[in-house]
Amino acid sequence: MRKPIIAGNWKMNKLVAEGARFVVDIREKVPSGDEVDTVVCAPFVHLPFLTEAAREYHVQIGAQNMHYEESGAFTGEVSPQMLEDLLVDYVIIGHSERRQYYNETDETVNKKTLAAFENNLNPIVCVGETLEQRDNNETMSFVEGQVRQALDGLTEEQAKQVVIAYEPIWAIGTGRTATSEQANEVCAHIRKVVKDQFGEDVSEAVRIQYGGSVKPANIEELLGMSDIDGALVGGASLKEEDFLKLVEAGQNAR
Ligand SMILES: O=C[C@H](O)COP(=O)(O)O
Repeated sequence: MRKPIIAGNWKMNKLVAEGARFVVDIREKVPSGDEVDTVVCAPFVHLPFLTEAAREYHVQIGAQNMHYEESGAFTGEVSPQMLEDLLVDYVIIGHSERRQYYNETDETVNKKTLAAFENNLNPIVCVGETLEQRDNNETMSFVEGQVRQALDGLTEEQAKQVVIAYEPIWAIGTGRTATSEQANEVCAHIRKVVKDQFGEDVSEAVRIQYGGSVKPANIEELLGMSDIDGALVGGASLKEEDFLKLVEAGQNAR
């Protein structure tokens, strides 16, 4: 049985005091980590306070990106070592917004995924097709390529631990959710790709999230699907009440 994982991605939102208040308000209401993994992925400036505030509670803290090198002349970047030093738990890698606006490629996604494991960070690797690719029936082959390259070179143990977030680009922030069948179909395909790459033990263990306009009204149906183990949530993760409802749905999902 795979443990559900609900991750909020605040993107470039919230001032430090607002983020701090959010985590302090929700931390006692979040259920035990035995039932559901609850993750808040915040901008870098929030991380020192949030990792402190979440310690001793069941909220885990994630970053939204990182460099793959440990240190060096990379002005404006943050290294995996720096995140590990702050006791950050998760890091989102290859979000479509990074791929679209900041030249993230399958190659850098792979380097970052490997670097995450070298620095005790759990990667949440994002994949997903554009509307044009969907309309051209290229979804499965495109997503398969992204998954294969992202996970290339991982050990079986690492591949079991990776979280894959399937986020169709046309469903992000648009209010247009993929139907639960559409989402599950691609998540099931991703599991098949992982099976082909690493074997059945790994494919049965790996957790696959859906992301794209997830909200309290649609999460139960999505989590009810055979191959969807959680959600990566943007807009609806910004309000405490909604985020807690999503976490509750995760807790009840298995
Ligand atoms: O990382 C989260 C996704 O991009 C989904 O964003 P959204 O829930 O606002 O559609």
